[in-house]
Amino acid sequence: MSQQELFRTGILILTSPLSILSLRTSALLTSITKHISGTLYVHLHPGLNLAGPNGADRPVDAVLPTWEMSQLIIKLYEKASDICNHIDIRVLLSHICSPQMKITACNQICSLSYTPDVLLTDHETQDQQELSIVEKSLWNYITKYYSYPCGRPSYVPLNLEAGASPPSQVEANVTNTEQTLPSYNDIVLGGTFDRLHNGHKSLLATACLLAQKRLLIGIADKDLLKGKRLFELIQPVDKRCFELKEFLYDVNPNLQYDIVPITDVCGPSITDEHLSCIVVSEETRKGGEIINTKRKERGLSELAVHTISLMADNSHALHEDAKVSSSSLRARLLGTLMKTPSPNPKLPRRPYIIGMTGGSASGKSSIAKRLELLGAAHINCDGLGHLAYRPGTRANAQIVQTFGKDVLNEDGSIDRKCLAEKVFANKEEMLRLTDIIWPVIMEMTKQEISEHAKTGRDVCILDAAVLLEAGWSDMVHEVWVSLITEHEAVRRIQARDGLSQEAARNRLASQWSNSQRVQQANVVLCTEWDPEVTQQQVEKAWNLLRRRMDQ
Ligand SMILES: CC(=O)SCCNC(=O)CCNC(=O)[C@H](O)C(C)(C)COP(=O)(O)OP(=O)(O)OC[C@H]1O[C@@H](n2cnc3c(N)ncnc32)[C@H](O)[C@@H]1OP(=O)(O)O
Repeated sequence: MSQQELFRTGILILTSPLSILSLRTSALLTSITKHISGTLYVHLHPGLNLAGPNGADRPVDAVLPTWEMSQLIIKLYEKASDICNHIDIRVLLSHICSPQMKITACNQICSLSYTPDVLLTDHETQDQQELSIVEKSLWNYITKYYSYPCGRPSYVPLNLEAGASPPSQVEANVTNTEQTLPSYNDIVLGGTFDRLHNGHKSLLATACLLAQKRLLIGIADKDLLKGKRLFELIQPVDKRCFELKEFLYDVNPNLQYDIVPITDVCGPSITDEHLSCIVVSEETRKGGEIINTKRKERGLSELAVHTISLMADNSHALHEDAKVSSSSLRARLLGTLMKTPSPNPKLPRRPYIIGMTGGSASGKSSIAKRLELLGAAHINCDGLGHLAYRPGTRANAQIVQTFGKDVLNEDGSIDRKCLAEKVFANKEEMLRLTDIIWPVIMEMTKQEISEHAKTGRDVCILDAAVLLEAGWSDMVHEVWVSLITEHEAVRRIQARDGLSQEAARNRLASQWSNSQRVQQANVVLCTEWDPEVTQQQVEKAWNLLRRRMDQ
């Protein structure tokens, strides 16, 4: 099936017994990639007979939240990370509930955020006649759980033979426990929930299966984000809350969700007296113990700690985490187009100008040089500034007039080290300097661009440290930003320029923060890791740029 024939959203009704489903997870997901490109809802109803005489009727029994069921759900998310990470999988849980909740919750008809365009099932049919019975049963069954505003979608029976992988050793090792999971009225959990991935979904699904009434979710914000890798690329808290809510209301709208931004690790978990359980991952188990100690100190009941394993990322790069993680997802965004550039009618179409900017020692010039090797013209604005300081130039005279003769070398050129000491620690002095020198550098830059235009160069990299601070973004088609952590920037400045830690910090403080730059960036790159990793990002960014320039 070609790319065009894929359905955007589908709902997969799984009817085989749990032990069989567990063996078939990989085959099912492999088959799904041939049909779905966007969102896949999975509705589990082991044992449902779609071809039987009562196939169309909604069965009386609810599906129970057993340990085996929860393991299967986690496995589905885990295998999806390996097999179809591009598909947004949502295992539906509103019908999987304890007998106490069955009457109130399971009889509701739920609205899904995305209406499925296709119904899929693992139910294998013998012939055409059975196929049409199953199709009808499936439609009757599913409309008893989910509202369907757009009428009956297509039906595609899954062919598990084609592309099915044999069960692995791990898959065959099914835990055969039919015991029901414990249940709690009010459950708490926390996380950053940046770019919701299958590890998050497993944690949330487990909490939903354990919860009778309410999930309280702390979503990390502000200072809690600071130590995280590439924290500047973390989605705004409102967006993270929105995506979390959308996912949760899709998977089980019958629970109450209280989602609150938190700025310390405990959040409301140490003040809410109604809570009875905390769901953690292996990594945050310690946090659960700290919360219990603090609750005890405050005279609150201890929480049951339910731990789920970390999900391995089997295709992670060397500089990425071994677990499925948001920081790896952020790292994969480096070099891609993160924000579509707005058209600037005042700029000629060619040469296409990339404004390459970033904090001191962030590696922007090394990126610019790598882009030069790939075919771009490199305009070094720092270098142009240095040329503008030569003896006999207008800028040289103005600088002496403003800063005095002590900024001159014996040969009449500007002593940049002396000037740097004056301006990097003092905003007003820096402003006096840039008022003189930026217009001169801008003229020289325009001159260089027009020379490249004459020779037919179609991409120019404007390597400018303070492009955004100077308000030069309308001189470029796109802004690319290079990032490194402040700690690494200080280390590099000290090692390269022989400055004290204080002087290095002053220099960084005279520039915008990484977060400010990222807000205006179309493309972000990071030189924190090995040179080969930088090279890969640069090549990715360049190839994608060439592709969009050709459109
Ligand atoms: C709009 C633009 O980006 S134009 C290019 C930037 N140049 C300017 O803004 C002109 C004002 N600056 C200067 O003239 C010089 O930087 C001086 C005289 C202050 C110091 O000169 P030098 O000691 O030779 O240092 P150099 O020019 O290499 O700059 C040191 C670092 O500070 C950065 N820097 C330069 N100007 C500024 C500024 N106005 N504000 C903050 N940082 C700056 C440089 O990009 C460089 O970063 P890097 O570590 O990533 O290479």
